[in-house]
Amino acid sequence: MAKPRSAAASAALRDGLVIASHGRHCLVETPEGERLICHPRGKKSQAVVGDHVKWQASEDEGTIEQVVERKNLFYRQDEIRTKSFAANLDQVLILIAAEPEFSEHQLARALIAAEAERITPIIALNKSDLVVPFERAWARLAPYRRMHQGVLPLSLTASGEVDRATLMKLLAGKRTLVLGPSGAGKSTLINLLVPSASALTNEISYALNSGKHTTTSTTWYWVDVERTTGLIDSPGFQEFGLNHIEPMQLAKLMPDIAEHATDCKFYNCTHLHEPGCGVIAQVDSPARPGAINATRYRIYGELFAELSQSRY
Ligand SMILES: Nc1nc2c(ncn2[C@@H]2O[C@H](COP(=O)(O)OP(=O)(O)OP(=O)(O)O)[C@@H](O)[C@H]2O)c(=O)[nH]1
Ligand SMILES: [Zn+2]
Repeated sequence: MAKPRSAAASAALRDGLVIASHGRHCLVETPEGERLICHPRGKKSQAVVGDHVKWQASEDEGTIEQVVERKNLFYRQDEIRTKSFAANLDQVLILIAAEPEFSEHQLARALIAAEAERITPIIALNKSDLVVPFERAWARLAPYRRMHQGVLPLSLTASGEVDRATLMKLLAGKRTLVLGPSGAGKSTLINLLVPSASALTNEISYALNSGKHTTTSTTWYWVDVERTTGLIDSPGFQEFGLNHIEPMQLAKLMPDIAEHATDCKFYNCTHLHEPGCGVIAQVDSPARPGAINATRYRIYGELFAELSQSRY
C-alpha cells in the first residue's frame, strides 16, 4: 500500500553529491554510487557541482530539498553575470602549456580567485618536450615558481605514466578542479587519470539533456573505484571576471605583494603611489633590484584599476 505523501516526504530525505549540472537540473550521486536527475525545489536549493545535497525521490527523478552549507564556492563574476565553477574544493589545478602561449593575466586572475576562497592552487606547465617554448614559458613563470607550491612541469603525451604517478600523489583523497586555456592539454590530463572519462561525459550529457547530446559545462569524475579522489573538469578559464573582489582586498590575495604590504607607512595604502610604501620599494627594475616581479606589480595595478572602475 502506498504511504501517505507527507509521511513519505519527511522520511525520505537522502544524501547526495552533485556531479554535473545543466540549466536548473543536476545529476546527483548517492552514497551507494547510484545516479539520478534532480530538480531544485526553489531558488535556495539551486546546486552546483561538488555540492552536498539532501534530496527526495519523486517518480524516477528527485527533488533537491536542501544544499548543505558549502566550505567554499569557486566562481568568477563579470559585469553581467556570476558563474560558479564548483563547490567544496580542496585544490584548483591550473594547467597551462609551453604552447599555445598562456596569458599571465588569466593565470593571475585564477590564482586570486582561488586565494579568495582559500582553495590551494597548483600550477602545472605542460609540454616540456617542446624544449624551446617550454624554456621560455618556464622563465616567464619565475615569480610563480616562488609562490604557492611552485610550478609542476609535465609532458602528458611524452611521459604520461610518470606524470600520472606525480599527479596522483598531489590529488589523492582530494577534490580538485582542473582549469586551463584551450589547447593546454586538459582533456589529455583528464583521460590519463580517468580512462573512462569521455564515455562518462557522453552518458551524463545524454542523461541531463533528455536524450540530446550537448556539452555539459562542469563534470565530476572519480579517479579511484573507492571514490575518494575527485576531479572536476570545467571550462571557463578565459574571461575570468573578478568583480566579486574589492580592490583593497587584492594585495592580500597576491602572495608576493602581500608579503611586503605590511611594511607600508599608511594602513590603507593602495601600493600604487603612496610614499613609504613597502610594496613599491620592492618592485624589481634594472636600476634597482627588488623582490617583486615588475610584471606582477603591473598586473596588480591594472586589476586594481579594473576592480575600482566596476564599482562606481
Ligand atoms: N607536445 C605535446 N603535446 C601535447 C602534450 N599534451 C597534450 N598535447 C597535445 O596538445 C593538444 C591539445 O590537447 P588537449 O588535451 O586536447 O587540450 P585541451 O586543453 O583539452 O584543449 P581543448 O579541447 O581545446 O579545451 C593535443 O593535440 C594534444 O595531443 C604534451 O605533453 N606535449
Ligand atoms: Zn603600500
